[in-house]
Amino acid sequence: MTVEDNIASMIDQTVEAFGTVDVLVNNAGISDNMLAASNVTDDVWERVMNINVTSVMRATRKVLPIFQEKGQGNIINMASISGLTGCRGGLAYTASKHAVIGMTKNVASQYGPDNIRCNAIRPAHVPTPLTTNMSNIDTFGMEVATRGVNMMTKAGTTEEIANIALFPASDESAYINGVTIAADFGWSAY
Ligand SMILES: NC(=O)c1ccc[n+]([C@@H]2O[C@H](COP(=O)([O-])OP(=O)(O)OC[C@H]3O[C@@H](n4cnc5c(N)ncnc54)[C@H](O)[C@@H]3O)[C@@H](O)[C@H]2O)c1
Ligand SMILES: CC(=O)[C@H](C)O
Repeated sequence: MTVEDNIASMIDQTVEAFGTVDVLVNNAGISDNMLAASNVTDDVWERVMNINVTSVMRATRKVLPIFQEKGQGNIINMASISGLTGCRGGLAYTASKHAVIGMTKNVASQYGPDNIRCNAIRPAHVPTPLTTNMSNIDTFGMEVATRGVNMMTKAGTTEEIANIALFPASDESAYINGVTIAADFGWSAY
């Protein structure tokens, strides 16, 4: 997802195999090892932005003409509670997920007239390689980011997040556009 040609090829191959694209799910993402603002490196910043933000832009840019041609389309972006709040991730990850939510609203509002929907999901904490395989963790960043973790009732599962995605992907949510669905069992409600 960091190479535009690969993104284009992924979507071209989908059209070749299935005749079209119905739903684009921008799910790829990496963490930033909780690097706080004073500790973030250019390398981490650029890698996080390239995967978490630029790939979403490039895939969206590629799929929109397909959706406009057929008069409908559906994009689901995987954001994060870190796209709503400021302290549950490092600087780069938090900035990247805020960007994803902004892009979700932008695409929904500008392409809604073409019957194209764009919504996001913002999970809180789901044990996955992204969260369990972090290395060279910024101890300061982790410490300040986890001050409120005791208010998280429970972690989610990948199955629960996938099930949530079924709604914005389905026609049952046809009148929902530009929203970000909280998938955190109420943690952000506190
Ligand atoms: N796990 C959580 O607590 C949590 C919380 C909120 C949001 N998210 C988001 O959920 C999404 C999925 O992450 P996950 O938690 O399932 O972790 P994961 O590590 O299981 O999945 C991340 C996926 O992104 C893919 N990926 C990473 N870099 C890539 C690249 N350069 N090219 C192509 N694919 C690439 C990986 O192959 C992997 O399949 C991410 O956008 C993440 O930010 C996760
Ligand atoms: C990884 C992620 O988005 C949450 C903040 O744990």
